[in-house]
Amino acid sequence: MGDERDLSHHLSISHSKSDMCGCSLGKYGETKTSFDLRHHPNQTSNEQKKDLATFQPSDPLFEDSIDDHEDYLLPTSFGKQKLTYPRRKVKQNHKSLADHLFQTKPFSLILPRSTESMCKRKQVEMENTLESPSELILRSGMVLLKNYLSLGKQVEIVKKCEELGVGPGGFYQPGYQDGPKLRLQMMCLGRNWDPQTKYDEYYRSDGSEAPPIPDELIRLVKNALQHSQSLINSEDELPMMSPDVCIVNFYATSGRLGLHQDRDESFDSLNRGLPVVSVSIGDSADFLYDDKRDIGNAAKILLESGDVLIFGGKSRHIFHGIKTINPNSAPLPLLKQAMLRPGRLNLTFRQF
Ligand SMILES: O=C(O)CCC(=O)C(=O)O
Ligand SMILES: [Fe+2]
Repeated sequence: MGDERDLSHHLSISHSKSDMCGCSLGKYGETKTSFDLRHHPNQTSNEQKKDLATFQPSDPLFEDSIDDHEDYLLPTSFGKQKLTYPRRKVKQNHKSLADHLFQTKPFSLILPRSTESMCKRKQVEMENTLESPSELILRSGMVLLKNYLSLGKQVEIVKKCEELGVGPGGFYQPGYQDGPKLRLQMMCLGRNWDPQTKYDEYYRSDGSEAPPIPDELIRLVKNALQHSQSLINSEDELPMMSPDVCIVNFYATSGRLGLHQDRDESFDSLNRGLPVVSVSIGDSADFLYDDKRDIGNAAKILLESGDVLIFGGKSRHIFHGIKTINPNSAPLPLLKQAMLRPGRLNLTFRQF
């Protein structure tokens, strides 16, 4: 990529050509940090040094991390709120920031009625209706169930995620304290996971616990797994699992997620290749995957609303990530019935 982007409004990152993510050690990858401080027109070099001192090493999840949509910047306002703003900014604007935080509403998946017009689409987009289900075996242990979820089921899931997402333990923008944030909103069900604390912290920094995974979602995951096992005619290639963690991500149309492995689950779970089951709703996304963390060679598939992707067995350790969210690609009936805001909802289920 070789481009420069502003990070947390202070720091510019340079990505080398060979390593698009330009980062990190840590759990998710093997490559070295290559963040560069570049001249920023509004900063003196002393200020730059100060920022570097408070900067946390990133990981590939933060690929191109940039907070370019202010409305998604603030965490939800439940319990004791821990400020995650760059220190300098908090000191300078203490009062106005505090005022702003108290006024902040939790992140909502649903468009407010006043913005309903944002859903209006051109006639041609009326063709974005749901298609019939089909299946693709992508490689050993990796299955894509196209259009697996009915429209009704998708609407139900959006509503359930909205209900949980605006409550305690709901959506927030994860990242490092005083450091970069992921380009998405996240909440965990069943058990907390966070890019900084992994599965170690039972309670989130705002004191909340992960809400339980709804039973109907657990059933859905097991059914999708059984369906996939019968398709490949093997329970060894794709073992069954019982989800006790669900990470719910919402990507605005500018959202993305760097190539990474899901490898914070227990040794036993990873060792047995217990699958990750991933559900996509809303705008479609270009999903990359590869055995190595090699953005140039990664395979690309389109994940559309209603698709279920499963990767377990020999594919459990694939590097994967979201390259782009395709704006205005969500099925119109879904938008009308669920009033989902522009972007993509993704749920990944795992057994810890
Ligand atoms: O959004 C997706 O499809 C992938 C999400 C993901 O990889 C994760 O949450 O670990
Ligand atoms: Fe992942």
